Amino acid sequence: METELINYEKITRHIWQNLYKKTIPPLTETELDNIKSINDEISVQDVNDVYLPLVQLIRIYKKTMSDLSFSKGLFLQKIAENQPFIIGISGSVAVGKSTTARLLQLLLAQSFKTSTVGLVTTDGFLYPNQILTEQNILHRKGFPESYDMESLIRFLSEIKSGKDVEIPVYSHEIYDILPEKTLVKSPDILIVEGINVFQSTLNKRLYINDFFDFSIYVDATETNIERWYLERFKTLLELAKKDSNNYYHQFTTLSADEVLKMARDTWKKVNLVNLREFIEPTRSRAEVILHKDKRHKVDKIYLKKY
Ligand SMILES: Nc1ncnc2c1ncn2[C@@H]1O[C@H](COP(=O)(O)OP(=O)(O)O)[C@@H](O)[C@H]1O
Ligand SMILES: CC(C)(COP(=O)(O)O)[C@@H](O)C(=O)NCCC(=O)O
Repeated sequence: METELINYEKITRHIWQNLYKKTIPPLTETELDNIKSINDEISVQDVNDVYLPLVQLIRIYKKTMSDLSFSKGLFLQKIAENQPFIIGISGSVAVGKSTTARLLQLLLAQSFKTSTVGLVTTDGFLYPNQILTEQNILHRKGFPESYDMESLIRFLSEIKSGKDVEIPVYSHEIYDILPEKTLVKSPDILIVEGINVFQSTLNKRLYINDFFDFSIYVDATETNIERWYLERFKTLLELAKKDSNNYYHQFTTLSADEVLKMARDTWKKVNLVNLREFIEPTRSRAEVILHKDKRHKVDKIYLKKY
């Protein structure tokens, strides 16, 4: 880890939390309620100490991006079009990407009051189960070959040029791509979250990173991530009990031991392999690495120096 992160400034939580604190107004009751509605386990202390300074850092990157785009416009003698600021968030399955993304979306919307903040998850760019089955790679869902990366890059390119774009949606409940697409209205800020956001197309000609103005990797030990995966699996099964259309409904008659064995197996054979081979190796493409402890509290932050 340490040589891989040679170009990062390692910042302890204690130092990080004091970097920008004085300039940040405290959260209001309504803002706190909104955060709890994402996930009532999120620590308010973490929001104040870690995520609000992170929003301040993003503000610096956003200002730099618009200054550069203005200066490029002067050089080219062309009026610079307003490009959305795109943030990529990656990390293992079950590390907390979507929770971090939703929290950041809310905090950014509160901080940039006149801006719209969109959120897209890249699971919508998984090939539908029918195609995965035809290619005999259904068991490889989440691995690089299971995503239509060319489509994802086309989407990012259209969004960068200020267009509204329709994209497919993945449902964890159905375990497949839904028949209806969703419209992403051209936002001022877009968060793109997924295990594959720092990967390239299969022919390695295009990197999604090129579209990001800021990027975050959510990190934790494998043991902790596995525990969060198993806990989330149990919750999914609980929710599926009453819903016969839910993909997980078929497993709700299994005993607790059988369920645990199945979830452990999927973790070990699919998600852990994917983490080691394809997700973690992209960690050093992120501007910021947020490392969480066993209770999801951020204990270390790495910021890219150059
Ligand atoms: N900051 C957090 N505080 C408390 N629980 C969290 C936090 N982030 C994630 N979790 C929990 O960890 C599990 C995985 O999080 P999730 O955001 O669904 O992961 P991912 O999108 O990476 O698959 C979920 O059960 C979620 O409730
Ligand atoms: C659809 C996913 C690849 C996406 O990962 P996520 O964005 O939810 O972290 C993953 O949730 C998944 O379904 N993996 C396949 C193995 C499993 O059922 O966990």
